Amino acid sequence: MSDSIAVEFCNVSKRFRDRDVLKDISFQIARGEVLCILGRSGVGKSITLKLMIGLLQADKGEVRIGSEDISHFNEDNLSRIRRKMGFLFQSAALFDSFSVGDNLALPLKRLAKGKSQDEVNQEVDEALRQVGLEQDKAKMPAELSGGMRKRAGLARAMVLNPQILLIDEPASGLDPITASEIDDLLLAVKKQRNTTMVIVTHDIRGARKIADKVAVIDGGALVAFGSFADLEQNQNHTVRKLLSET
Ligand SMILES: Nc1ncnc2c1ncn2[C@@H]1O[C@H](COP(=O)(O)OP(=O)(O)OP(=O)(O)O)[C@@H](O)[C@H]1O
Repeated sequence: MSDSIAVEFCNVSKRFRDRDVLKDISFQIARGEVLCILGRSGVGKSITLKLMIGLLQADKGEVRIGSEDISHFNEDNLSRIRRKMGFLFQSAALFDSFSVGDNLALPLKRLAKGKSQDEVNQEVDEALRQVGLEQDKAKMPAELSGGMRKRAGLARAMVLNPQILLIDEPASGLDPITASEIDDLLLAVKKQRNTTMVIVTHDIRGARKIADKVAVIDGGALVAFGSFADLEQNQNHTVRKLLSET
């Protein structure tokens, strides 16, 4: 196993009741790469993210984060590994009764216990500045637009400076211009922090902009994995259809 691998699936299968959602999936992403996972609704994209953070366990195969196979980790080990990771799921999951600033301060106070209040404030300000919400620290989540909620969610996912960021549908519920701004933000994070990202998306335009690698899942299988240039050579029907959308 090379030190440069951030995430690796080795022959991973996941079954629900009588349905094989994922069958024998293998791929790897290097540190600092952005992987976009594409595919129709219900093919197992979110399941793939959940396997990466141990919210679900693989029935077969290995899910490796760095050099560690997390597929049979206990909760203590999962908590340790999750500290390397940030998540932004579809709802942006902010606590509605806390201000934007307090939403960001929470993980810092809980997981980076040695920090003084000043340090926490500085890091919250820096994360908000990075997503362009420096003026909105005192606002409550209900006062934010959909795009602002995504950005606040992203700031919260990044505040602990994770090595790996997992994002489920960054563009969902956003107009094309705001979605494109979120993509620019993700690109900036990638450049500034060299963060590895795994992004589930239906937005192929956004994926073209930010992905180093693309995975296409269909019928439980990984029907394509590689750069967009690699995808252009792929004759799979679903891949052709996806590419024709742009
Ligand atoms: N906890 C669960 N128990 C049983 N079946 C599940 C569970 N979680 C997901 N599934 C099933 O697994 C399949 C894949 O779900 P998943 O959420 O990964 O789809 P997806 O590709 O992310 O879809 P979408 O693009 O619509 O979000 C679906 O058929 C779903 O019903």
